[in-house]
Amino acid sequence: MLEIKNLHARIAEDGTEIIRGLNLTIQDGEVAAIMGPNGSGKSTLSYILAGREDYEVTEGEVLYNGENILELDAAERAAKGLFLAFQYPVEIPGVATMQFLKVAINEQRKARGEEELSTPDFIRKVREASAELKIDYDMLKRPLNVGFSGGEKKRAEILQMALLEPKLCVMDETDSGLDIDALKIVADGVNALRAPDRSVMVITHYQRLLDYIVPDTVHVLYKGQIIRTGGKELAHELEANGYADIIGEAA
Ligand SMILES: Nc1ncnc2c1ncn2[C@@H]1O[C@H](COP(=O)(O)OP(=O)(O)OP(=O)(O)O)[C@@H](O)[C@H]1O
Repeated sequence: MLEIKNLHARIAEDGTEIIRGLNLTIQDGEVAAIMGPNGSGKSTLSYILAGREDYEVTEGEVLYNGENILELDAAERAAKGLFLAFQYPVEIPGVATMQFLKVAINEQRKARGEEELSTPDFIRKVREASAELKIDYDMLKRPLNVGFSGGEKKRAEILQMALLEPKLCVMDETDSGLDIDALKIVADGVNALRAPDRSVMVITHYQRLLDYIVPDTVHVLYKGQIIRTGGKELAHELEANGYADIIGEAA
């Protein structure tokens, strides 16, 4: 279970507060959608969860299964099962995607005290997962994300997620840049990962993605706070009416 309690965070460089008293609980097995206007702090929240150093938490706590993960570095959080699928996946020139995946998987296994995957086992896993996500296996010989189209980058993120089998998946606008077919493939990939012991936080602007990845809960983030929580029907309400009413009520 993820529990975010009264979280306040600011940009380290200039001290601007972006997250302003955010409370959010996500149960094991739950898929929670986070929606909200541009600039409300959705990506910032995901970066703070992942442990990016550009942000400073000034108050509050983030408990994952009771443990305050703010005290862990990014690699330790990943080893605990946290995974962030970026809004803008980074390009890593000179590192073949396959190599990256192998190191990522084995580092996490090591951190958990498990044995490394053998090369044949690793290749079999990647072949299976990439076939399901309709990713051309040859593409994985190319440097990570370099020259990948927007949609290919997003699919490569989901491939990483499928291979790492995280327990808490944070997906930041994974639907942006995907064509209709890719959206379904990616959604199927995420749905295949749904499990009683795995939670997913889906950040999105559009109801469309939530038709495929049907959330258990929908939360509206505005000016660094959750101002409304509801079921999947809340996303339909937002799509139809926009944010004005909810923001007005919260004010
Ligand atoms: N490192 C930074 N330096 C300066 N401003 C930042 C930084 N990080 C975030 N911000 C600002 O914080 C606010 C929240 O940004 P964030 O990207 O979290 O919003 P968002 O809800 O994800 O927006 P969008 O829907 O447009 O992706 C924005 O006004 C943004 O400009």
